Amino acid sequence: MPAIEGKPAQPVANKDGEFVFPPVTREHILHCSYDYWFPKYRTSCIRSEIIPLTPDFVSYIHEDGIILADEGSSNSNQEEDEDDDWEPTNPSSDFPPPPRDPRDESDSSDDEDEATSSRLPPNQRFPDLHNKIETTIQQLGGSVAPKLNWSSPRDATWISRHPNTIKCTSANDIYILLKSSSFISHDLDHAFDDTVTVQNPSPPFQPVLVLRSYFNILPSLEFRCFVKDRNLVAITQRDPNYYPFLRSLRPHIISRIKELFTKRLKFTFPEADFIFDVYIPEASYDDEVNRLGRARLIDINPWAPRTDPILFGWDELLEINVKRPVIGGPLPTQEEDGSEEEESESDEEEGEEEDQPELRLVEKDDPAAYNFSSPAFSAHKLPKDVVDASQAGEGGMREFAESWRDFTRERERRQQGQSERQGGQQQGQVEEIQEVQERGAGST
Ligand SMILES: Nc1ncnc2c1ncn2[C@@H]1O[C@H](COP(=O)(O)OP(=O)(O)OP(=O)(O)O)[C@@H](O)[C@H]1O
Ligand SMILES: [Mg+2]
Repeated sequence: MPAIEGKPAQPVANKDGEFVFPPVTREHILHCSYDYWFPKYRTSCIRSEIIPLTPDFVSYIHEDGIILADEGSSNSNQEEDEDDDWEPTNPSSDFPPPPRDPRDESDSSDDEDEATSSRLPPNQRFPDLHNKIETTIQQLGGSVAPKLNWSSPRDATWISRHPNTIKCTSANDIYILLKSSSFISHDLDHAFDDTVTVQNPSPPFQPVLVLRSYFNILPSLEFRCFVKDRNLVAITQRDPNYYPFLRSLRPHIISRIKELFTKRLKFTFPEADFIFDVYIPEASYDDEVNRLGRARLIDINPWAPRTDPILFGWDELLEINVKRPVIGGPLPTQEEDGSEEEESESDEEEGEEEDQPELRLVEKDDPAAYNFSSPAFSAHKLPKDVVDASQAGEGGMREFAESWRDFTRERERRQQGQSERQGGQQQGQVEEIQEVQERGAGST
């Protein structure tokens, strides 16, 4: 159906003089799931693989204790050529129920099987999935940034053996992060809270693990972009630090994001209101004209209170009056068939007048700027396991304490070696930022 200009399809309700959110649908949330949109926009994204998760894996994430795979358990090298045909054992399953309440009446032999299974390490408990994860990490270059359908374990990076990053080089790295993250639990248990369902029957939810090839991202060049009535209305810096060099890059940032939005997303994403995140890598040093490279699509987030508007307020965003709203469904394109889309010229006439999105950057002495004395996600600093185990009686606590002690010893040993190696690497990144900064200052 062609897009039609006119009134917004879903005007924001105004209740007691206050702007309130339009109802968020289950379908909207599902359209923002990585496995829904990644195949459409693959060529604008970071190289990624999507692995459907089995109910057993989801139970493992939910359980107390951190039972890891045996060292060297992967037979990734021998099984590499079987990869293409890999299928999840239960691909059509909906989200499995949380662990059973022990007070429920149930078949005792089933309970025993389940208990035995939950004590097995991942390489024995779900060997196909475990091997698939190990081989995929290797295929993506040896290090990956994991996430589930919507969220990455950003709140658990403090526990990682790659300090303060979501970088993972083994399946065990991934298990530790996923099991320690409240954001991941939210994806599994609360993704559809406060939503309404339009379709009947309501579309199913398949939990997936997304592995993205890991690279050293410059947080200063990450942006969050707001789309309302198929118009790019606002852009905010994602990292809460002040970067002086961004000021001179303003026009380049806006033009790179508009390019991605207009060519790829504007008429093809099924929702008229949504939020997307981008990373704009630097252009090669010999490219004087294009100071920034093509914007890469990192994520698509729901137009819903759960998405952090960062330097904007939701009240501001809801109040923005779009002059040329586009209503109607997405244009049918090649992508809708699931086939890969090639870069194409914009449907929009060059030079056609349109509103400029507001780009908001952290300013010097901005109160919104990051306070280095308070660590991010401090409320999430204890892994869910610690809290759960402390409430699970003596047995749960003992099991947890044993694996926790082994894990922390190993982590300390590795971190020591890692931080010695990383000293040199971080210096390199600071120099890179300074170089961009100097080039920025030269152009003003
Ligand atoms: N491939 C990658 N390599 C390195 N770092 C990455 C990669 N992908 C993402 N990151 C980092 O991880 C952060 C979080 O990723 P992402 O936006 O996908 O998570 P999220 O949970 O959806 O975040 P939010 O809750 O803000 O929407 C990014 O801001 C980026 O800094
Ligand atoms: Mg996100």
